[in-house]
Order: sequence, then structure tokens, then C-alpha cells
Amino acid sequence: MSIDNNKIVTALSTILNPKTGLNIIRSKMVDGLKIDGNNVTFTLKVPPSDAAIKSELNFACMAAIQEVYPEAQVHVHMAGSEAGGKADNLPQIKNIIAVGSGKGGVGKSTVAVNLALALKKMGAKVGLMDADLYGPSVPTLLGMQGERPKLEKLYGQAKMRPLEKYGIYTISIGFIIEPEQAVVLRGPRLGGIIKQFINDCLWPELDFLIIDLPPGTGDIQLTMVQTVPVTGAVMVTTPQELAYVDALKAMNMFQLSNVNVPIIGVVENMSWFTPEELPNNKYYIFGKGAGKRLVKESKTTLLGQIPLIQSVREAGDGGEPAVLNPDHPAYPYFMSMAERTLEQVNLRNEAMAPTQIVKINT
Ligand SMILES: Nc1ncnc2c1ncn2[C@@H]1O[C@H](COP(=O)(O)OP(=O)(O)OP(=O)(O)O)[C@@H](O)[C@H]1O
Repeated sequence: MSIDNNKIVTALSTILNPKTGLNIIRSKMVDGLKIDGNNVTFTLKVPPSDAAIKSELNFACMAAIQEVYPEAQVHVHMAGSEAGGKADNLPQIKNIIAVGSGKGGVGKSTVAVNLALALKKMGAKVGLMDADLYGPSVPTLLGMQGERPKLEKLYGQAKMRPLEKYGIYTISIGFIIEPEQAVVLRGPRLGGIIKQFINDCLWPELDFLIIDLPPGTGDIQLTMVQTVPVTGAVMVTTPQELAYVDALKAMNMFQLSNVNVPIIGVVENMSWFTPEELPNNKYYIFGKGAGKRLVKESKTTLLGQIPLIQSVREAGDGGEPAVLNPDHPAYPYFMSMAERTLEQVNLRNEAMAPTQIVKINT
């Protein structure tokens, strides 16, 4: 009986990429498959990992093929994938968007969550990583307090599966420890947790991973740009002068020549106050202008201005973000913010090469 190419591919597609948990055919790890009589030969492009995992993978491939064709002689050549490129970390994710701000409390998490859900509504596959380790808000904003991610073993390594809510995938330190304990985490451990969110999480194939960064500039932001190729950053600010100064500092971090993460655009939150009973009135209680000034400084685009509306806070506290409800007064603002973000990400991808992981000597 001659060996059928398709049956070999089917057998190999039961083997998983040790890094992502996706199958090795989908992950394009199998190259140069050749069948010659009973000999089955191919190259397996493996992400950097230890020798034990490589040998387990090797045996798993052989066993899967020999289950279908016991007479097959299987020759697997192991080849490392190129180091430092997008292929290494989160290759299954097309766009990684970091949402940053100069200061806390400007609504960065609210923007990140509504952006993620709006992109999902527009048909994208979306993940949301809560990297704000000191003040994780995602569990509350998505109404997921107390939920825990499932742990699984993959080739002997413990992996976490992101939780699913409203059709998006998410992970947060708030799902692992009680939020009030997060403040006791210190520098080196913070970087370790971010790396776990990236390397030890079984993220599915996604069009967008939105990352809710902590406010300001610091180790977590740096670890992030060093560990994954961030496609671009969305900066969130409130309209007042003081917010502008801090937002500019945070924005400049992404623009450092050795970081070089493009700014996708600026979202101005709490641009004006609109009382629910007077929906056409706008009161500029925080002044005007920070968003536009930041846009001018970064030569980017104003992705949106979101009004300060009491029910935005209520929707967030209630775990059902505004963009889930088409009748919510903030719905059109968040949707148009997401549409512009998508437009700008597409323009960025047409105009520039993928971001490389940043190498910083500290
Ligand atoms: N447009 C808005 N209208 C009304 N309330 C808002 C608006 N945006 C955010 N809020 C509320 O402001 C508070 C702070 O928002 P959020 O947690 O999103 O900010 P943040 O910048 O992520 O803060 P931190 O990084 O310090 O956690 C929340 O209670 C949120 O519901």
C-alpha cells in the first residue's frame, strides 16, 4: 500500500506547536514533506525551546504517522525558526495593539475594552491582554470577577488558556490573584508575569490582540516591546493641559529610536460632559485641546473623542461595556473610534514593515 500525502498531513495536524497550542500544519512548521516508498521525510521548524520538548515533538510526529502507516520510516529534521522575528512570539496574531496613557484614571482600560469589543463586532477575531498589573480592571469591565483560566499541560509544560467573554479572549492578573494583592508585585516579577501572558498562554489565532498597558512609562511597557512585535500604540488622554504633558512623555517612549513602535493614533476621552437628560448639550469641563495637540505632535490621527457620560461608568462597573449596547449614548463614539483604528492599522501595515521585537541594552 503506498503512503498517501494527505493522510500524513492529517496525522501531523494532530501534533501541537509547543508554544501556541495550535497544530503544526496550521502553524506552518512542517516544510519539504517528501514521500519515497516507505520513507517519510520532512523538516520541522521549531520555535526556540529546550531539547526535551524537541525530542517529545519528534516522537509525537513519528507516533502519529506510524499509527496510520506502521511500516513508515519517519525522518524528521529539526530546524530552529529565525530568532528575534515575529515568528517567535505570538506568530498566530496578526496585529498587536498597545493602549497606553500618561496618567491613571483617564479611561485607558475603558477605551481598550470597548475597542476590543467593537473590533469583534466588526467581524475580527480579538484578544484582550490586561497588562495593567497594578490595577487590573478587565475582570470588572467584562463582568468576570472570580473567574480562573484553565491550566493545561503541553509537552510537559504548564499553559494557561485565556478566558472567553462576549466572543473575545482575555487574560488578566485579576484572574490569577485577588486584585488587591496585585499592588504587592515588584519589578522583576512583573516582567515575568507579562512574559507568562505571552509565552505560557494558549492564545488562539487572532486578528487583533489589544493590550491594556499600565499608565505612564516603566518596566512593563519595556518588557512588552522587548517580548512581542507591537504593531502600534493607541494613546489615550483627557483634554486638559496637564494630561497632555504626561501623555506626550508616554508617547515619546514608543517613539525612542531603539523602541520605534508606531503611534496608530490618539483617543481623547472625557472630551466633554453630556448629561443623559440633555443629550445634545456639551460642557467642556476639562477644557479642550490635549487630543488635538498630541495628534499634531505625533503627526497621527485623532481616532475619536469620547464624551463623559455617567452611563459609560455604569456600563463598565456593571461588566457590560457601552459598545455592547447599540442604544447606549456612547455606542456611536466607540464604534467610530474602532473603525478609524482599523483604518489606521491597515494603512500602517501597507506603509511599513512589521515591527521587530525591540532589543534594548539596559
Ligand atoms: N467616557 C467616560 N464617561 C464616564 N466615565 C468614564 C469614561 N471613561 C472612563 N470612565 C470611568 O472612569 C474610571 C477610570 O477609567 P479606567 O479604569 O478605564 O481608566 P484607566 O485610565 O484605565 O485607569 P487606570 O490605568 O488607573 O486603571 C472608571 O470608573 C470608568 O468607568
